[in-house]
Amino acid sequence: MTAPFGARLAEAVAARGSLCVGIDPHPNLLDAWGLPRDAAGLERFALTCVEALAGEVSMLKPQSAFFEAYGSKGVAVLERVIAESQAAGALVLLDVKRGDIGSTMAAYAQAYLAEGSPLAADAVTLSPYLGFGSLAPALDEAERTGRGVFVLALTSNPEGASVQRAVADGRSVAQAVVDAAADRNSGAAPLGGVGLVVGATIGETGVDLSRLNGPILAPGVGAQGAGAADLARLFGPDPRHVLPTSSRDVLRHGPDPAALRSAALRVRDALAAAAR
Ligand SMILES: O=C(O)c1cc(=O)[nH]c(=O)n1[C@@H]1O[C@H](COP(=O)(O)O)[C@@H](O)[C@H]1O
Repeated sequence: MTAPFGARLAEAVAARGSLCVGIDPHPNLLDAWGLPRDAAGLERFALTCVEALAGEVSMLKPQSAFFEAYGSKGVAVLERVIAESQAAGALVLLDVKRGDIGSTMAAYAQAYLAEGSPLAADAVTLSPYLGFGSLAPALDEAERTGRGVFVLALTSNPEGASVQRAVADGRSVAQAVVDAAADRNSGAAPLGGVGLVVGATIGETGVDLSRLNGPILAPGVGAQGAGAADLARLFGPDPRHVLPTSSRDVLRHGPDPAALRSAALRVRDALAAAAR
């Protein structure tokens, strides 16, 4: 029986730090690395990231769209990225941002969270904007298999606020997402498996995260302009369960695996030092 995701994540962060590195094979990064914009280039790029990083950071976050762009060959590379990252000791958060009616959500849960599925990761990103309750099949499957989810609450892009900060029944939509996640995590120790995404770029959260009892993924570090000061302002003096995540700002240091690795460790250690 696999340990619950919250426990596995807490252990990984204690051993390897809280930085999550995104594997986002943008076509212009393939160019910069001297690789062709095809499935072979994608494979070289992604597996170099795994070789450089999977033995060092607590979590890797492949962005599915950049793999899907190459069709079945790209998805096959994604399967290898998941398996080889896990074999090297990293947790894998598959960034797919899924959200659908409950019956279809059950199929997504089978694809990404069920034992034995070729694309099963340690966690996935989910969008709650068909209603948090529609995510239940994925949350249930994740709980059953010791996996996690990260639900979009306050995204790092400027367009997100118009939906997420809208107020209904006296609280913002984002606060309703936070509260629903907190209810699912209630009583879990050391940490529940229902995480949230809160962009590091958003200025102020405007929500009460104190009851969450789950991890927070904080994208927007580096290429989108956020840094240690933003993390401190948003999450306060005890950011234990906050996982900053950065993609392009680390990946631009490739293709040399050693340079890529030292860039990731530099970002990780600088953020950790600033949080102390
Ligand atoms: O869920 C995410 O990972 C995510 C949520 C969000 O609010 N903002 C956001 O940028 N992301 C993802 O995080 C990564 C950010 O990449 P960089 O801007 O290159 O660090 C991309 O893969 C985005 O899809």
